[in-house]
Amino acid sequence: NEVQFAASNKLKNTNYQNVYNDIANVIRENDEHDDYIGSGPVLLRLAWHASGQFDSKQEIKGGSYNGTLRFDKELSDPSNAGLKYAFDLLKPIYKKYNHQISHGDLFTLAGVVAVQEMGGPKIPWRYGRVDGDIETVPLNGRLPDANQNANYVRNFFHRLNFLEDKEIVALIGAHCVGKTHLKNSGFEGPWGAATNMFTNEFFRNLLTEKWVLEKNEAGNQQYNNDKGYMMLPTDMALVQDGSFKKIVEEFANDESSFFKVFSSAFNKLLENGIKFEKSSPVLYFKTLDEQDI
Ligand code: HEM
Ligand SMILES: CC(=O)Cn1cnc2ccccc21
Repeated sequence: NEVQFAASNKLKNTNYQNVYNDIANVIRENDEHDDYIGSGPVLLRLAWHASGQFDSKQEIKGGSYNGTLRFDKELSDPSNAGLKYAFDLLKPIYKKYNHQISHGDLFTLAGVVAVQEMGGPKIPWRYGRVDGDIETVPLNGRLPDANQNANYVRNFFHRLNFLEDKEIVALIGAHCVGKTHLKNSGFEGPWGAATNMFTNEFFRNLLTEKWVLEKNEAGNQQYNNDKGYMMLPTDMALVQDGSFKKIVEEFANDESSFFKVFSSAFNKLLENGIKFEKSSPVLYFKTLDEQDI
């Protein structure tokens, strides 16, 4: 299938740490967002939604290359409700670099910054995505439905070329940060229990908390516990399926194993469908803390 060739870019490698730092500072400056959960989780979701509409079998393949989430046509997909806030956070940074960075590179880099600044693993990242025009916007409706079971989840990620269960389980482990919002997705919670620290807590909670399936105010079924935590049906699918559950147990017991698999799976998600030039360097970024900023 036709792949996109990543072009070389004007910014030199060193400058990308500056872009990283600018995004990290935006997260620090907007720490009051969503009752002080902060802006990390919603920027991580932006990067995932900018990449997760990839489908190699379609004429318009999607994926992060063309930066199409910048168009209202895609941003107005009901699956993307709430992400305009995240895009607006990045607009001043896009302007500052004055076309030296593409939207695809900016959206995916923002996901790397969010994970690392919330204490998650280092994510390798490459630049070179080039903005496509509105003709390259993929059809709405390619992102996953939360009201589904384990087979749906497995088939969904097979479309994104994630054929190993451990990659699938690791990626959904990003639900360790942030929360659901009734007005965005028809799911609500957690009340006060949401975190902005990237850990294996999501997997531990799946195994240790007592979950009760309840219909929420929007009429959707979700799992709630007595501490105000919640799980989506697709979250719970990870302990309802034998193979997924074994991996949940591994990640719950060994956070470094979760981090290792998440790092490579998230990089793969952000690069789906893109053939980078041999000369494209793989960049690793220091966190603000590591730079004593
Ligand atoms: C089966 C696959 C998935 C489904 C059905 C799903 C569904 C959802 C839903 C319904 C929400 C709530 C959105 C809102 O109401 O604001 C959400 C939030 C979130 N998702 Fe997922 N998701 C999936 C996979 C992923 C993946 C692969 C990632 C990243 C690698 C991710 C990262 C996030 C984050 C960080 C949030 C919190 C956003 C916030 O706090 O504003 N999700 N997801
Ligand atoms: C604490 C809590 O409810 C974590 N959590 C559980 N499922 C989630 C889905 C999206 C965002 C956060 C999610």
